[in-house]
Amino acid sequence: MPVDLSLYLVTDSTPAILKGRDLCTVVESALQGGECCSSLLPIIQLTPAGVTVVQYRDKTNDTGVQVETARKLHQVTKKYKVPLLINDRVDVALAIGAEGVHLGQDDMSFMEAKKLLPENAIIGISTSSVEEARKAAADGADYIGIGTMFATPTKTNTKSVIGTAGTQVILDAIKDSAIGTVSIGGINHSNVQRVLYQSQSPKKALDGVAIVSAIVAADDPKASAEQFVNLIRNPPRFAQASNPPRANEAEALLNKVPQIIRNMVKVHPLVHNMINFVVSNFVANVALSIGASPIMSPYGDEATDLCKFDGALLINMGTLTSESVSNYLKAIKAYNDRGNPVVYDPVGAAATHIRRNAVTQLMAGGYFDLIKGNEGEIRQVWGSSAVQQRGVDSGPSTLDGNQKATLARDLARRERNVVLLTGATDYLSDGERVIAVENGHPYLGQVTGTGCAVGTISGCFLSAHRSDRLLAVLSGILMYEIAAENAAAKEYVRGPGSFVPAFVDELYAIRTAAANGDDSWFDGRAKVHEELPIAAIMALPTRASRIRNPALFICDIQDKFRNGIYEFPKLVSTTEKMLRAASTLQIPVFITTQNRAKLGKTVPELQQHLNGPHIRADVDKTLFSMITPEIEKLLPAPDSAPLDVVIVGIETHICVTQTTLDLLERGHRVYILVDGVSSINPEERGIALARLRDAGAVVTSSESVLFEILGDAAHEAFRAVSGLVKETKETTKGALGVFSKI
Ligand SMILES: Nc1ncnc2c1ncn2[C@@H]1O[C@H](COP(=O)(O)OP(=O)(O)OP(=O)(O)O)[C@@H](O)[C@H]1O
Ligand SMILES: Cc1ncsc1CCO
Repeated sequence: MPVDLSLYLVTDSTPAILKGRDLCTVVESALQGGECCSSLLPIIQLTPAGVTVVQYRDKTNDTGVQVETARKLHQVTKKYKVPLLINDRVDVALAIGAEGVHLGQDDMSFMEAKKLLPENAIIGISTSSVEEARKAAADGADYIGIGTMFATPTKTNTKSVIGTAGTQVILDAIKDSAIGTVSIGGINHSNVQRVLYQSQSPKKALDGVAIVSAIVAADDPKASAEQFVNLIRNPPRFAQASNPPRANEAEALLNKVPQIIRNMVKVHPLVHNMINFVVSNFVANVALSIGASPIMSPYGDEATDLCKFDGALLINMGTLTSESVSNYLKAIKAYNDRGNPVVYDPVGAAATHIRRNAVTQLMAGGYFDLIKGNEGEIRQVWGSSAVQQRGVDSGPSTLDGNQKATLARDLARRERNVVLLTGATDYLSDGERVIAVENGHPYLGQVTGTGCAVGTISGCFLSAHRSDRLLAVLSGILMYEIAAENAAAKEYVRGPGSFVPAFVDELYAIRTAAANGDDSWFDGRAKVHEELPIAAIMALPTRASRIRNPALFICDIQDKFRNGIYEFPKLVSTTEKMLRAASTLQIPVFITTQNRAKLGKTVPELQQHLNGPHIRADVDKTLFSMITPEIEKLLPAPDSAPLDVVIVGIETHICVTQTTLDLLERGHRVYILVDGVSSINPEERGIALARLRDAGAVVTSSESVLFEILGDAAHEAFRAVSGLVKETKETTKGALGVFSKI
């Protein structure tokens, strides 16, 4: 039964929340909220008219009281034509004729509940992982509750906290299903718009938000519900449509840069810096020299006044203290509410436990228009727990240019903002476009605060130019890095020490030229190109992993082979496990079929796993090798990092062999899974595997490869992948039982 999930109220009967009030009165008040606003136009595909569904959740009272309370609540909800769902208790729902139930993972199963309840009853399921969400969708649940969104004082089990990033991954995984979705956990008036905005995956958005204490504990539940209705009907003030990529984007952007710089100088923006004490003076001088107006203020409460000047806020956590995070959060809220830009520079993000925690709190606590940092910092923000920074420097790089570009793009896409990953080459992305900037000078890496100043400068440009954030930041870095090149070229500059004053002078010189309408300083100077990432960044290698650039190749697992191939079902089960892991880890997958018209599609058991952004190719072929011209085009260029191809499929001695040899010839590494390859004659397998091992391929097992990709139990996907290994241990055993006897 379709249900409007827009504003989903979950009740709480604990005395501290109800504060002596009757639950039915509180719920009725909340149901009245929003009646006044029904003429507003929906903006985020939500059309609430007050609370749209009520869930009665009562973990303490006994059955008699629950039945009685639910019956009374039902009288109220019926008056407002809003469905009442009962948490956990199918028996209570049946007793009072409620419209449906909401079930947790440990409650009665969906199938059991379906059997007991009337046919049109609404059934919702709590989920916190892709697996649970997919299962609920496949079972036919009406909606899923996705959570926990944010940690709350009452729910401190941080393991289940998935944030907007985790919610987005779940939404993406079920994008082809019509199942309803509602986010739950710590949602209140100040974060509801951001939850809806940042959780959105390209093809599926949340249908609503579940609210508990922000309505039930509110002094005026009606006013609270009304405020929610208004908020969920409108996008947050910082929302911005991203610009679709165009051909020759870098060139088109460069043409606009001088004008953006002239305008920034004219606007003379205020930049509010919450910045470390090491670089404070240098950064203030850099801001002044480009024509902006800096103010250094670490005191969060001051932001309520400062944000009214419509400048930008910079959060630079270089010298974090016990009070910093709460001050930052107050300031971020003030700027977010006003829609003024906020830049986050997570200095030293991966250096200590305290900084890693600060990243988590800040990312959950507000919206950043720009996240800027070096490789180590951006990796930490992405969530790779295996990063270790020594101090504030980036540490040794583990990513090549393409991977950095991909990281910047995927983080920007996930957060729906702009990301700048700095280094000798800077990578700037808004989630669609990725621009690489090669200007600058090595002296910049030898002076402390040059990265911090990029944050401040970016804030100035974001404040002055609001319609295209990527262009604004690009203009800032080009002004900055060309000034650095000019300074380093002065004959009196002999090293980082004499470089600093010359650099401030050169920034000032460009600012003066721009103020006079003179753009000649820019002619032919920008070293900028568009970078096209190919990989998906969830598969970022950990330091401990030798498989740095994994890809999964699935060779010709088609229906017509089902009866001929030795132990075909076992090869399919290994492949299914690898496909599920590839989805969790977002490892790129390449699939082929041999003469599909004659031999059929990839087998139905695998079809449900063949969707998602990580599926890079599904190609029909006549060649025996999978390296067809179409697939060849998608492989990394010869001078980029080679792939670690994990291959499964049939037949070992023909298509698998020829694919492996082609890949080895092109410099890639190949891992052949013994439990994932087969032939018609089992004896062919051993001969082929021995030959391929001689040729340089690694012959190994699915489980071994999965743990090698993880490399470290601290990998963010460790729990998910080890859970999968555990779940499939019987089929793995079965496959190894037949396939390891080569
Ligand atoms: N070798 C280099 N060649 C050219 N430009 C560089 C080089 N190293 C750094 N830069 C530039 O210096 C600026 C700062 O980048 P960097 O990655 O050093 O920041 P950071 O590590 O955050 O610095 P800090 O913490 O000292 O402020 C960027 O604009 C970057 O392009
Ligand atoms: C050296 C240093 N330590 C904390 S912040 C900082 C400046 C570079 O970001």
